[in-house]
Amino acid sequence: MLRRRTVIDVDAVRAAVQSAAGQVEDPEIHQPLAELGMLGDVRVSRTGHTRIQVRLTTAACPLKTDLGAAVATAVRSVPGVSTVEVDFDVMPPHQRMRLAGQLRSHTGDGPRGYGSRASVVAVASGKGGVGKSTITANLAASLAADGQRVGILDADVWGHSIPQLFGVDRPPVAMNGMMLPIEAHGVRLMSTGFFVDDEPIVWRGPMLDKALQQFFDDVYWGELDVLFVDLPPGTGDVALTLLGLVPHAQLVVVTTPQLAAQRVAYRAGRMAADARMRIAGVVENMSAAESSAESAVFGTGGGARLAEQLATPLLGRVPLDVILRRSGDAGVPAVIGGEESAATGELGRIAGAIDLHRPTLVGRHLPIIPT
Ligand SMILES: Nc1ncnc2c1ncn2[C@@H]1O[C@H](COP(=O)(O)OP(=O)(O)OP(=O)(O)O)[C@@H](O)[C@H]1O
Repeated sequence: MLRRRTVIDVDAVRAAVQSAAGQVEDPEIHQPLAELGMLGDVRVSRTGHTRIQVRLTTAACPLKTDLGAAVATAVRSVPGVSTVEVDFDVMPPHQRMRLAGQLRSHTGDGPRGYGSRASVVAVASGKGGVGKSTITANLAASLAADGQRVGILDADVWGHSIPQLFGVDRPPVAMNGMMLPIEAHGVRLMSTGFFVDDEPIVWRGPMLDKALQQFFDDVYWGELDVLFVDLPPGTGDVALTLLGLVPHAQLVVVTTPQLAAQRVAYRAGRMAADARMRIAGVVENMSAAESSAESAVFGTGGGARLAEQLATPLLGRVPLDVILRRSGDAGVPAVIGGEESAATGELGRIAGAIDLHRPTLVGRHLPIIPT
């Protein structure tokens, strides 16, 4: 007996495949492949076997496998397609240049490359080592897990720990001067740590200002809801540079309960407040557990005192907790690592307590800072 082979309308299926694959988003740029010019040839046989070509921005595209799987899934759902093959190719230089220009001009709808609606939350401390990066990483991961589009700009040039906290050890993709953040655990990351090895660099003020500006202008963040900026520890001059670049940025100040940490954190917070930067609140880290006086390794009360001095809310107190240290070493923020504790609960609560509305600039005198 002769088996009847289904013969399809090849042109109609090809058009449907192009449309389905074209809507798949590039996992790093977060825009549809069709708009990015990343789809090449589509061939459909009369039996529905489909070959589709995807043009990568770089041969070493780190997310090639994920992208291929997403395209194959989209194409397989088209009626008439029986089997799918995804071929990869690399964009020719002129197309890369065009795409870089397209991204540069389409940096969201905002004046800088992170979209028009994003809140910018800088995280500062006076002293180093109080857990500022750990807090930043966990607040960001918690908001991302809640469905927000979140980025972290790690401007802590001397102690850039964001790559380690998210388990990232590859450089970002760069296209004709435009860099793509690396996404890990749902958060888009850019760090000075991606560009330097373990050799120490002497960052001087103007270099730091320039680096900060580049991270805003030359990074394609895509539309974000929140961009955290992990500031270097210190008395706040980088916060002022940031305010010059992003007038609606607000500040979260991290301190331990210890008087010495609180005093330096006050200077950092005060400098920002004097420049009319909104202080969103204080986070006390490495606090004593409520029930145990012995766990008051760093004393008590620093966060509450600092919040009072800066006339800002105490957003929360994160206890000393080995889970935070362990998850930092493992490269997975504790709030999404699956182990629950008083510290992870408090971090999730603090993330929800930060007011992410952009502060109004009406009637404010803004600092003009040369960068
Ligand atoms: N609540 C906590 N409980 C236990 N360990 C913590 C806690 N918070 C931070 N740590 C640990 O303390 C160390 C310093 O933290 P982190 O790197 O986040 O500090 P930092 O203020 O960003 O430092 P620097 O500004 O110098 O880079 C890390 O080993 C981190 O895992």
